[in-house]
Amino acid sequence: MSGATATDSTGGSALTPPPGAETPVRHPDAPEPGTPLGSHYEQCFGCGEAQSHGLHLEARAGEGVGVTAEFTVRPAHQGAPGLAHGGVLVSALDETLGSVQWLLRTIAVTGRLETEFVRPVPVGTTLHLRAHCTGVSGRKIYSSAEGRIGSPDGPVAVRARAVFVEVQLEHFTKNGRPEEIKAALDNPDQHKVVRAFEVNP
Ligand SMILES: CCCCC/C=C\C/C=C\C/C=C\C/C=C\CCCC(=O)SCCNC(=O)CCNC(=O)[C@H](O)C(C)(C)COP(=O)(O)OP(=O)(O)OC[C@H]1O[C@@H](n2cnc3c(N)ncnc32)[C@H](O)[C@@H]1OP(=O)(O)O
Repeated sequence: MSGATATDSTGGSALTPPPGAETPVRHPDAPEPGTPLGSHYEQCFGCGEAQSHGLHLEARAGEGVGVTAEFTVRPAHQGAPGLAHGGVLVSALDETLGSVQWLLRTIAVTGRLETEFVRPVPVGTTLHLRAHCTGVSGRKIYSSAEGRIGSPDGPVAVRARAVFVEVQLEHFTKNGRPEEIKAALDNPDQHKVVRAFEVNP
């Protein structure tokens, strides 16, 4: 195959902001740089504190429309002996990229996510991730991320680019299993998260 640009049925380059895309703007009420973002849902595999085998990824607001995050690889996250499963690393990237929404105050879901695995990541490693928004075009939010081993300046282990697509709260309430939706809507902490995104539950 020639060319380095992925194309698809949406036309053009799938993961690069199209010509005319807007420069992302940090929301005026976005948390200050360094502020922990917390979990958007306690059962989230990526950030939920109640998800025992989850990643327990902890993200913080960064500069501009960016975030930083850490995730420590545990034995439950293995693919090969002593190494993180690639899909788990993609989840960590997805979660970090998704956390950029806290800076935009937009609710969006992953439409497309491309990952480059640069180095194996041993169990016990703390992966230092960072992600930032690269452009906004209509409902499409473009972003990129990287994860480094051991420290924010450590060797790069993973890189990713993604397109998230903005959705309304109904995306979850209409499509999620009713038991979990009811429990989430009954949880005052969930209401706080939704309010932070300026949408009515
Ligand atoms: C009650 C509980 C509430 C809980 C939530 C509350 C708050 C959450 C708040 C914050 C979250 C904070 C942090 C989040 C952290 C991590 C999150 C992890 C994220 C995930 O892990 S999330 C799971 C995986 N994800 C999915 O489960 C998506 C499944 N999928 C769909 O639900 C639809 O497929 C959808 C919605 C994507 C599109 O459907 P649609 O009908 O709305 O879109 P439509 O066709 O109108 O397209 C509109 C424009 O998007 C372009 N477009 C469409 N699809 C595209 C694609 N795939 N790639 C690139 N571009 C795409 C079109 O080309 C068009 O572009 P254009 O306007 O330029 O033509």
